Amino acid sequence: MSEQELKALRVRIDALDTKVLELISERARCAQEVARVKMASLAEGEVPVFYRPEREAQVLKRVMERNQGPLGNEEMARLFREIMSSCLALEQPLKVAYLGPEGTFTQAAAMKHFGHAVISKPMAAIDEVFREVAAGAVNFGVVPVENSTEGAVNHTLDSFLEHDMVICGEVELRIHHHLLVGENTKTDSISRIYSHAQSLAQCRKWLDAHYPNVERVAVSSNAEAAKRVKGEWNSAAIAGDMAASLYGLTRLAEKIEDRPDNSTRFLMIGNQEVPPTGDDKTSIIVSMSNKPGALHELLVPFHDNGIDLTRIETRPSRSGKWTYVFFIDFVGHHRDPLIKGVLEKISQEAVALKVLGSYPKAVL
Ligand SMILES: C=C(O[C@@H]1C=C(C(=O)O)C=C[C@H]1O)C(=O)O
Repeated sequence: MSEQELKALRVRIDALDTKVLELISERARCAQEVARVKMASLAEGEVPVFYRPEREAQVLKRVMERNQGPLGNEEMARLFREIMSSCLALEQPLKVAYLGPEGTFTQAAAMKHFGHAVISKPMAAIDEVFREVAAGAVNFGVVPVENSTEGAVNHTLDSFLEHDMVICGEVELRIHHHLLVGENTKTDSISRIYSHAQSLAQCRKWLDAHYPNVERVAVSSNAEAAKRVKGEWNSAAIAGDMAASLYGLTRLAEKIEDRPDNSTRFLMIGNQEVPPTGDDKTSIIVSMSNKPGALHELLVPFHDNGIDLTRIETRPSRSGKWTYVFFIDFVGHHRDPLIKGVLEKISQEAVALKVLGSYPKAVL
């Protein structure tokens, strides 16, 4: 390509950037107007709701439907995710608590869902994320709920039994683990590998094959593992990209998770009910009396109405020995007439039924 051609193309890109800039600014002014309208239409004593997850899901879906390339749908939606995040911050900067410390996959999930224009607050434990939301110190919390290799995150499920919380969104993240070392690490003398217990479990076969005799040390998070390695010469950590760049570690081996599709699902928790988008999921907790056929009775209404169950999990109820609660996720919104009917039917048979929330299916 000649210098001349290159120059002409750069002139075109500059002109396009000017247009993109103007359009983004116009969009941001529109969002400010939306905020003004939301404030003006408040009834007395009503609190304004700036963040509208159902609307954001629609915006992203529309972008993906209309996108004609060459950028892929996910890439394009990611860009719009950030534009929306900045527009919303003009209306109200969201405060989001997540399972920390900085550099965890939960932080990456929070950024994927809310974008980067939020004030984020790392918490030391899942229960603390719930408490921070309950206390009103933040607008939303982000917690892991299940991993495709290792199953349920029990701390999260149990926290739902103790707190009244509304689920207002979900996000899925592909989890890639790397073996990380610091600049002082002697790579042929590694005698200890730090990581979170879940991550060690997700890389069990790889570790058995490559480091069978090395001590595996479970610590409170992958980010904590990365932090420890920084100051030691004989240890390595298993953690993801965010922790690697945060602590300046290098990858001795990449993508060492046993299953290539290893993914974790995270939930956004808050106090705000989300209206239907037409493509939603609902999470409920149900306890049944301890009698034969109770689980069958619980599932029949879903089957009879052709409702797609996406997940069922059992946990001890904590209110009696050998009694259980069921966590159930299914497709649909609790305001849909069909779902309403099913929930009424279940509540006739159940000891207790709690709707944890209906929320848009993950778009990204
Ligand atoms: C602009 C609005 O407020 C927020 C910002 C949005 C956006 O930038 O598109 C979408 C939903 C809300 O979270 C709105 O409610 O439409």
